[in-house]
Amino acid sequence: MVETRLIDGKAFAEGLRKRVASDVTAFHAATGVTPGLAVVLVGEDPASAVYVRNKGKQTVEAGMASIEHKLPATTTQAELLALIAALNAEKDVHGILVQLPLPGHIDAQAVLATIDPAKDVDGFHVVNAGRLAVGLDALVPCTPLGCVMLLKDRLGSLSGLEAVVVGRSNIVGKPLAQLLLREDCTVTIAHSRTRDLPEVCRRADILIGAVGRPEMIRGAWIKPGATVIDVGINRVDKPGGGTRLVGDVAFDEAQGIAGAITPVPGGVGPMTIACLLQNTLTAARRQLGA
Ligand SMILES: NC(=O)C1=CN([C@@H]2O[C@H](COP(=O)(O)OP(=O)(O)OC[C@H]3O[C@@H](n4cnc5c(N)ncnc54)[C@H](OP(=O)(O)O)[C@@H]3O)[C@@H](O)[C@H]2O)C=CC1
Ligand SMILES: Nc1nc(=O)c2c([nH]1)NC[C@@H]1CN(c3ccc(C(=O)N[C@@H](CCC(=O)O)C(=O)O)cc3)C=[N+]21
Repeated sequence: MVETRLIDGKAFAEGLRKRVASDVTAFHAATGVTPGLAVVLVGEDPASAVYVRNKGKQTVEAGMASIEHKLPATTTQAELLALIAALNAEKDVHGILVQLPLPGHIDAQAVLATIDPAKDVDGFHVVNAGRLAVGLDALVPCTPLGCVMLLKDRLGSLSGLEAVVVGRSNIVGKPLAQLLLREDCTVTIAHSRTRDLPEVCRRADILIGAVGRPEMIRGAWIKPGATVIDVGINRVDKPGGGTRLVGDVAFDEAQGIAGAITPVPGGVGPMTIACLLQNTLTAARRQLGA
């Protein structure tokens, strides 16, 4: 039995947001420019609406401008592309985020391809994904960036460690694997076709769940002492009625086995927003050549 430490993403994110806010103040003093983040939400998905509201609030708290565009679910792809073109041309907008998922009649890849890579604070444009893959400066996806910050804070160097990422999406799993490779981890990416997933997970010094299946990763899959990062955000029914959030890892089972683990909520989620603010400042700096 080991004592399992809690990785407090909420507290780390608060500290990061404060550092970004003070950097924003210095940037404004030097340039006279207030970094601006435009968030585009298409449709009425209630979970997305809450997330967009939180982002807007934290953007303003960090001293930046928040520009929200809420479009009806019936918006055509052509209308959305026209809005993005206008935001690309807008000098006061330094970052553009189009909330995913988009309604089914809109081609998300076409939308992401239209965002100016210099304003792509999600890091989802192929130019940023490619730059990350070949080791050039890029805008890096927020959730993977937040995960690696938490890991380095806890472990220091990640060099030589076995990292297993469960999930291969373009927004979490793949870019996270790239970042871990850049930190000199030995990286395995597992997915729905992986044979003997429990055995693959048991190799991991660093185990990441980015699947979207409530508590799928069991305690017995975790190598004793491993550092576990739970990216999953899953809303499940509570026995007495109502709902609660759980991750992709069976948190209670991990106690006494994992060396450290992020909780859900209060782990990776708050880091995603803090990294979005940091990316917005980075994008503004680069656009001003600062
Ligand atoms: N904390 C945060 O800030 C964020 C949290 N999230 C959360 O992270 C989770 C993952 O999100 P996202 O990457 O967008 O999800 P996707 O649905 O895009 O990808 C899920 C991945 O999990 C894999 N997978 C599905 N089922 C299994 C299985 N039974 N065994 C092994 N692998 C499996 C899929 O494999 P395959 O490719 O073979 O289909 C796929 O690669 C979700 O819970 C989401 O809500 C997402 C973004 C930000
Ligand atoms: N273009 C785009 N970029 C994204 O980064 C993006 C997206 N679309 N679509 C949806 C996913 C999901 N996501 C989350 C971010 C923060 C929390 C978060 O702050 N969670 C808190 C609280 C959650 C709650 O209480 O509801 C926590 O985990 O503690 C959750 C989920 C970003 N995503």
